[in-house]
Amino acid sequence: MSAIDFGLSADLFAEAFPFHLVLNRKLEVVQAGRSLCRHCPGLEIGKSFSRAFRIQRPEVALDFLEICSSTHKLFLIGSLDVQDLFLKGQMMLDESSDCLYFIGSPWLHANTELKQFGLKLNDFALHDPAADFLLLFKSNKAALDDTTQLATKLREEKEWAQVTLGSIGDGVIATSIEGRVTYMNQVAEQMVGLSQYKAKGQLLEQVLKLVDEISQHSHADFLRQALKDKRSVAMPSPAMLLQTNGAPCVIEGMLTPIQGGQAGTIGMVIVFHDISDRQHLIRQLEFQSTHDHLTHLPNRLLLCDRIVQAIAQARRHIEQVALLFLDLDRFKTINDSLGHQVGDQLLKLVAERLSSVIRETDTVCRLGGDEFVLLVAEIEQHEFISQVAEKVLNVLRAPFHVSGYVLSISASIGISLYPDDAADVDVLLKHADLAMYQAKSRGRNNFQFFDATMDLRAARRLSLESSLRAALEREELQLYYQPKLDLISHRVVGFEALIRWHSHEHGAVPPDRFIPIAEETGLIMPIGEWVIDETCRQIAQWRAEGYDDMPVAINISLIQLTRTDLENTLVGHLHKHGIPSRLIELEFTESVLLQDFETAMDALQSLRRLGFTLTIDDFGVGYSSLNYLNRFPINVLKIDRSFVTSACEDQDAAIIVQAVVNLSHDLKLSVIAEGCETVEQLDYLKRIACDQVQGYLISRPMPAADVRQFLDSDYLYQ
Ligand SMILES: Nc1nc2c(ncn2[C@@H]2O[C@H](COP(=O)(O)O[C@H]3[C@@H](O)[C@H](n4cnc5c(=O)[nH]c(N)nc54)O[C@@H]3COP(=O)(O)O)[C@@H](O)[C@H]2O)c(=O)[nH]1
Repeated sequence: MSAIDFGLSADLFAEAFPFHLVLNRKLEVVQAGRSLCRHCPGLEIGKSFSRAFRIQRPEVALDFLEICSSTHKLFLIGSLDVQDLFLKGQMMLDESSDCLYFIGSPWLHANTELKQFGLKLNDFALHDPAADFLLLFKSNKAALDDTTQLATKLREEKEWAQVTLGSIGDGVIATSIEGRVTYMNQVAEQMVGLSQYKAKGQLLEQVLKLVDEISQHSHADFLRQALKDKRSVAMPSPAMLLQTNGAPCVIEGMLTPIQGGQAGTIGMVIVFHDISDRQHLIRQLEFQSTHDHLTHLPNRLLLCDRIVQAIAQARRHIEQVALLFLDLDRFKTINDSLGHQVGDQLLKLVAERLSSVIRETDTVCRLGGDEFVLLVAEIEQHEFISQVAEKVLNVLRAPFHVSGYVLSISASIGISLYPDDAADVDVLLKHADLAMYQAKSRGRNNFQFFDATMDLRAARRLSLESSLRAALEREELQLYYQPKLDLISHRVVGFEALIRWHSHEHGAVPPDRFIPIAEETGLIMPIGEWVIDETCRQIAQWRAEGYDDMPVAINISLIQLTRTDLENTLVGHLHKHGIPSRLIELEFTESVLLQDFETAMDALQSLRRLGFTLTIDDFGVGYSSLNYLNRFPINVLKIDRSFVTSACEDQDAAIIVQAVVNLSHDLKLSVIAEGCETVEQLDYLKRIACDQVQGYLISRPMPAADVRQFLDSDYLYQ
């Protein structure tokens, strides 16, 4: 008994603590106070402690080491034999005997209870004031330590919670079970615009004023229900928080019940944060992905969505839906000649005008480039669609003022209808697009309704396009040559190279059909270059074979002139085949030159400097403008076939042809007439002093092999 050294002898110890117990490692009772032995019959020396007692407090397992770790705690031990007899005291380890000492006394509330347990005062400690004090002091100190530790722990936990709640970015509000605010952190104070002091005791819905972001309906019912349900629930999303002293913000958050042990749910904690920025960003991204960045009109994605909705509604109400596919006429010319900025400004103004003619229920969308689509829904009468199309053409008629320029523009519109033309969004769009092409080919600035024959044409066209892509590689292209006859010498003075396509799939396809497709798809660039190369090669071959030098004319498309480095391409092929530039004539139609005047002018000037002969082809159709004749650096004017054909039948046409020849001569231009098929035409052309002639009368276009024979026959037409 050395570690528990109270300075008492063993006898005196037994006398001093009549309720003590000594337990070995196995928790067997090795010694017990005499009063304890007397009052607890189940207690036997050498038997297990658990046969007679159970430890009420602290909550420790019946394990020697675990009890050892709680020796600083106040122990409450209940007797299994005597009901309501509890001993309070402390467990102490005596290291020398490796035993646990329980030093305690019965837990009584009043002296009267002594009798009930058959106890007498002298059952208690020897009235040694020092030992009593020591015991009292020790056990009280242990209890005090316990309480202090608990209080410190609680204070620390509270502080930790305060600091944590104060420093997190989320707003936190706690409520009682009745839904009255009991706590708010600083973030919550700022977000709701109320101090914790003012908010405490108020109902949650009075402090956290939540409304639906779109309908602005109050979410108070939701909050009340959440409190009632006592389960974790997310706030309706996105909810808008109305602040007492600031702009509303959009929040998201959770409501979670606070569990109070046996007491069950004692309140709710609401954690929320501001997602206004995120929401704003989401909206922005949403807008960007569904709208055109330049005009801010809906884009194809949103349009398709709206078409689906419009069709669904039309199906319910037995109405029609119309798609007006609109393409600006010659927008590219403005864009290329005045620059993209002017083009962009113009598109914005067009967007504004288009938006001004539609109803609120309709949609104007920009598909990209100069293509717009108008979705007109809820149509009961067919005439209404034509009226809208007319309105659109009209609204674009007034000139646009952009960056100091006054620009006139028109549009071609194709119209498809649900349910007549299709019930599917893509097909409806495709049909409107086809109809738009029809409008373009009918002279622009008009509208056309889709009809089924257009679809067939489109399919054929698509098939031609894919075959054309392979034509060069498969060597399906060939040049034919049509002679040009000089009307003074009556000799062939040159040829025009005309392309021919013998398609594997489609047979002989005339250039009128495939050149426009090649121009639209850009295939004209490789095809045009092939024409240049093949012409140069052929000229070189004829020269090598000893024929007189014969200039050959090549037809040049707009894209070749404006989008390729035509000069260098030509010069490169001249070098490759070793022929001079004077043997190449270049033919441009009026439309090619006028669509992009400045670029065309620059290109023509450098081509002229390089020594090429430049011809205006098909003069008389299209613009028929004499104004530019003296401005372009051209050498030859070719009168269109239609004038030649009608000159002999129509007096007016004859006068015009005569005037054109005279004017050209005044301007020092040579004149050639194409499409001469009859002797009358030829005589007439000679009479009016036309310089050269080309046409079936002289010869149809022929392959290179036939040209030799033609030249060998020393053709001379009198
Ligand atoms: N960019 C390119 N365009 C080309 C090229 N090759 C031809 N074309 C253009 O295609 C159009 C049609 O050409 P084509 O079918 O060859 O018709 C030409 C002649 O065959 C035809 N012609 C000639 N004489 C007569 C005639 O007496 N009667 C009659 N009915 N037709 C006749 O006229 C066309 C000549 O066209 P052009 O001199 O160019 O105006 C046509 O627009 C070609 O330009 C090419 O390589 N590149």
